[in-house]
Order: sequence, then C-alpha cells, then structure tokens
Amino acid sequence: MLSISSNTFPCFSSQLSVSPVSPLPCFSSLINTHRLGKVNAMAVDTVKSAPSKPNGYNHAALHSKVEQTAQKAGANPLVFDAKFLRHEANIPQQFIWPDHEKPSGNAPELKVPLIDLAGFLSGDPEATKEAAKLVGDACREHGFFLVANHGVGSKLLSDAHKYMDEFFELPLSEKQKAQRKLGESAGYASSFTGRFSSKLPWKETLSFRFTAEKDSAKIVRDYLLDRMGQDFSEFGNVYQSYCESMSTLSLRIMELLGLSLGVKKRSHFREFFQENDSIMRLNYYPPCQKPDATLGTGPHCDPTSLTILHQDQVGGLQVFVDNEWRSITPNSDAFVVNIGDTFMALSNGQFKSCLHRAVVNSTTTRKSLAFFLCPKSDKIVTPPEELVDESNPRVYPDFTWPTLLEFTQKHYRADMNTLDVFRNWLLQQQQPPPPAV
Ligand SMILES: C=C1C[C@]23C[C@H]1CC[C@H]2[C@]1(C)CCC[C@@](C)(C(=O)O)[C@H]1[C@@H]3C(=O)O
Ligand SMILES: O=C(O)CCC(=O)C(=O)O
Ligand SMILES: [Fe+2]
Repeated sequence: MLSISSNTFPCFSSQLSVSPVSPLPCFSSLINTHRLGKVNAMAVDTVKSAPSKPNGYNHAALHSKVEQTAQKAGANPLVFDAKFLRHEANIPQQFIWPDHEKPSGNAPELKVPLIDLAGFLSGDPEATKEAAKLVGDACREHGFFLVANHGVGSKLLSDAHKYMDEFFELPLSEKQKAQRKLGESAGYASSFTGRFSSKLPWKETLSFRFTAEKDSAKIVRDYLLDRMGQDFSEFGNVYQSYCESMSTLSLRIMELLGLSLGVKKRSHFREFFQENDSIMRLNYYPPCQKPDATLGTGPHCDPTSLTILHQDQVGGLQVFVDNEWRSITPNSDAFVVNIGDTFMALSNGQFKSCLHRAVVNSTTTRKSLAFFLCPKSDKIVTPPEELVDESNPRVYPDFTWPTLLEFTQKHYRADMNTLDVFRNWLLQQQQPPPPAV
C-alpha cells in the first residue's frame, strides 16, 4: 500500500509577491513512496493563479501551487522506471490526478485545418494567400493546425523516431547519464519525480537546447555526445538535422503568421525568430494500467512561441475547445502546429495559445517530438505597432523569453494560466514601491 506524507512549507504564499529570480530554499520532510525509496522535498511555491481564461475549464479547482521537489544529498529519490511501472495494476499515488482533471472517456475528434505548404514554399502567391487565411482563422479560434508538404524528409522523420526508441529503451542508468538537473530545461527526466511531488506526468522526456546562431552550429550534436558518449554520434547527427529542419520550418510558418496578422512587413516575425534559441523535447509515454487516473502531460498552454509536434500513430493529444476535450488524430505525414503564450503576447492577444494535454493508454507506448520555438534571449517580446491601437490596447507588458522560462522552471508549473499569472507578476514588478513610513 502506498503512503505519502508530504509536509511542505509554503515558502511563498502571498499572491504575486515573489521574486522569481531568487527563490528561498525551504525543505520539507520525507515523502514515502511505493517501494521506491524516499525523497526529501523542497516546495518552492509561488504565485497563485490569476483569474482564469474564459474557456469554461475548471480553473477554480486548479490552484496553481507549485511543488517543486528537490533531492537532498544522500536521500533516494522517487524513481519512475517504466520497465516495471508499465505492468503495475496500482500506480503510485503521486501519478493520480485529481478527479476534475482525470481524462474522461472518449474525446471526439477536433478537425483542425490541414494546410498544404507546397504552394507557399514554392512562392505561389494564390496558395500563400489561401494558406495565410486558413492559418489565421485557426489561430484566432484555438491556435492549432496541421501542416503537410512541409519539406521535412521522411527519412529524417523515421530516423528521429528510430533513435528516440533506441534511447528510451536503454536501461534507466544509461539514460540518467543525461539526467536533467533541477532548474534546468535540458536533459533526461523520468517523469518529474525530482521536481514535483504531485500530479506527476506518466512520461519520460529528453530535452535539449537548439540555437540557430552561427557559432553554435553543432549545439545539439555536441550536447548529446557530451552527455551520452561517442556511441551517440549518429543520434546526435540526426537530432542536429531535425532541429535545423524544425527551425527552418518554423521561420516559414512565422512568415505565414505575419501575413495572416496583416503586419506591414511580412518578414517581421521571421526576422524576430531568425536567431531563435529553442527547446527540442522527446516525449515518451509508456503504457499505464490506470490510464483513466493519470495524464502523460497535464493540461497546459505552451509558454513558448510556436510548437511543431510530430506524434506517432498511437494518438493521445487532446485540445480543450468549446468546453470539451477533443482529440487530434495522428497523421504521420503532417506536423501539428500550435501557438504558445509568447506568440499570443507578440500578436497582442489576437492568436490563441490553447489548453491541451496528452493522455496515455494501457497497451501501447506513445511518442511525440516537440520543437518549441523561442526567441533569442535579448529579444523584447512586444507586438508590432500595427497590432496596437485605441480599440486594441496592449494586453501584455514587454518581457524577454528567459524571464518567462525561468518563471516556469523555478516558480510556476506551466498550466493554462501561465501567461495571465506571469503578466500580473510583471505588472506588479513595475509598480512603484510603497512610500516609506
Ligand atoms: C518551456 C517549457 C516548459 C515545458 C516544456 C517547454 C514547453 C512546455 C512546458 C510543459 C510541457 C507544459 C506542461 C507542464 C510541463 C512541466 C511538462 O509536463 O512537461 C512543461 C515543461 C517543463 O516545464 O518542463
Ligand atoms: O505529446 C503530446 O502530444 C503533447 C505534448 C505537449 O503538449 C508538450 O510537450 O508540450
Ligand atoms: Fe504542449
């Protein structure tokens, strides 16, 4: 029988009153885990949720207390070893999501537009106009669309899936050579057992940084070789090429987004992201014997700018539209593209960063490859002036991506309210201090 006694100290309890730059360390006592040893927890909580987005999802119940769990030297952390857990009839309590967030039955399909990029990529003006219109409609409605004839080779895609399988099938100790450290966004994580102490996602992830800057030409390859050793040279080459293709594709999509928003210079957003500093993430969802009790990835809006996702044939991605969860049917010839919070801010709120999640199943491992486009660190996230006027005043204050990234890695577990909470926090920082007494 699983027993957990979590005794977290609310380090930060008052609303919007924390500095995300210097969290106070605060330790709680042991959490006993299902034959998995013990973990010492550090609860770094944070800012509470701002008023929810008007999409009908039950935000009220989703208070955004972040519990980030740190390992204290000498303690055995909770370990998510899918080799064993995939067969367990009873899953550890930490993976059981609250009732209002549990996946419920069948999610009807969401028909998102499939945009054929062939004409646009070859410079056909009519095809470009048509693609920009479809993209614009989808982004104003929910922010999700598919792209086909995207120019990414099928061999590169199948290699990316093949090497991903090989990596995640390695023994846990091998994968842990690339262990992700607390507060960092790169590395291997078996669930987020060292980071959160409840609502754990039923997944393993491998994340790494990609930058389009010329002097970091082999950043992905070098990282993977450095962490995993020379045997990973082909793995490194494949993911270096994959990220380069994703960066190129996302810049083309940025041009379409510029056209559909009607900005004066159609290359505005393409240029903004030219030297992007992005995150590549491999999501590996093992089977789970209690798929209705847990989630592979919890409900969230991506804090990043644009996500380009390739999901395998298993299915599990769901989007919250018109008050219900809807599924996006896998299509191996297409990428799923979605707007993230940072682009929502860049479009002055016109394009939606929509709530989504990934469910798991009891029989089949599922994989998805997510490229999260992010601006270079010094770029100010501010909408072009033509998107701001008297009837469309500024919705979000200026910020830079590293500030939002740090917010999600250290202070606020990304969910459907990240952008609102972040905006309120930024606005609060800008208030003059109260007069001295
Ligand atoms: C900047 C990021 C944080 C997350 C990875 C990228 C973009 C999406 C974020 C995430 C997927 C949103 C859901 C919660 C999260 C913790 C996860 O389940 O993976 C988020 C990622 C993260 O913080 O690691
Ligand atoms: O696996 C999926 O389909 C979605 C994953 C996701 O939303 C994410 O990694 O941000
Ligand atoms: Fe996502």
